[in-house]
Amino acid sequence: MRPNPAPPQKQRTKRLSSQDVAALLAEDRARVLEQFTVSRETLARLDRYVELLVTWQARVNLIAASTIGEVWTRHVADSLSLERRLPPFQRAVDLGSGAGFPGLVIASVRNGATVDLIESNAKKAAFLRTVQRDVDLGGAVHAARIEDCCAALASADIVTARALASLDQLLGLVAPHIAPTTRCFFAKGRSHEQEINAATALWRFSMVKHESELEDGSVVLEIGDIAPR
Ligand SMILES: C[S@@+](CC[C@H](N)C(=O)[O-])C[C@H]1O[C@@H](n2cnc3c(N)ncnc32)[C@H](O)[C@@H]1O
Repeated sequence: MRPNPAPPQKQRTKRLSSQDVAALLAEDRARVLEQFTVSRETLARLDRYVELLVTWQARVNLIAASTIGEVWTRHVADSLSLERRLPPFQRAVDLGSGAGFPGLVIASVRNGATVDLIESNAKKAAFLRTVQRDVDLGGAVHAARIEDCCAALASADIVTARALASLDQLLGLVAPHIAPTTRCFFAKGRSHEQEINAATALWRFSMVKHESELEDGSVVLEIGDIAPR
């Protein structure tokens, strides 16, 4: 008889102390601030947001635990990069906001504008509401599925999404509800060309491709005039 194979070794992940996390985040923040100029007020809002994120992360899985020391370079920078592409607007809607990227970062920069966040996970939605209230950001949190938020989408000048769904799925979610003038800004990674090809088979749309200054192959797709084929 063959001996039983050895059980797989448990992966050892070193738990970071709060001091370790604070030190990593300070370096990470400095890296992002070398690349992006933000006002003192915006920075104060972002600092408080990240502080709340780290506190909540101890009990709610908001982001991948292993990336907690890289919140600024992984998430805030990506969101700032998308925010830079947005024209002036009154009301934006961020789909599948998760821990608030890019929605809460956009709201932190465009203070005074309304940025609604749609997030179906109740715990994440509670976190988003806490940050909105604490940092005094404009907008509402819809703890619901995007499919059930037609009114929010109908009144949006701008729709954003990151790491939510493929382009053809995103177009399917927004197209029935948005106004003809609404512009969508979707952050996409290296596979964006395949996603554009797949979406083009099903949808007609106008598109501006904004290359990322942060990562080769990543883009923000600015999309409008969406209609089914
Ligand atoms: C991969 S996370 C991305 C979060 C964030 N946008 C980011 O870039 O870090 C996708 C989020 O979308 C939410 N989500 C997925 N499908 C949704 C739907 N149909 N309606 C509302 N939220 C949804 C999930 O709960 C999850 O928090």
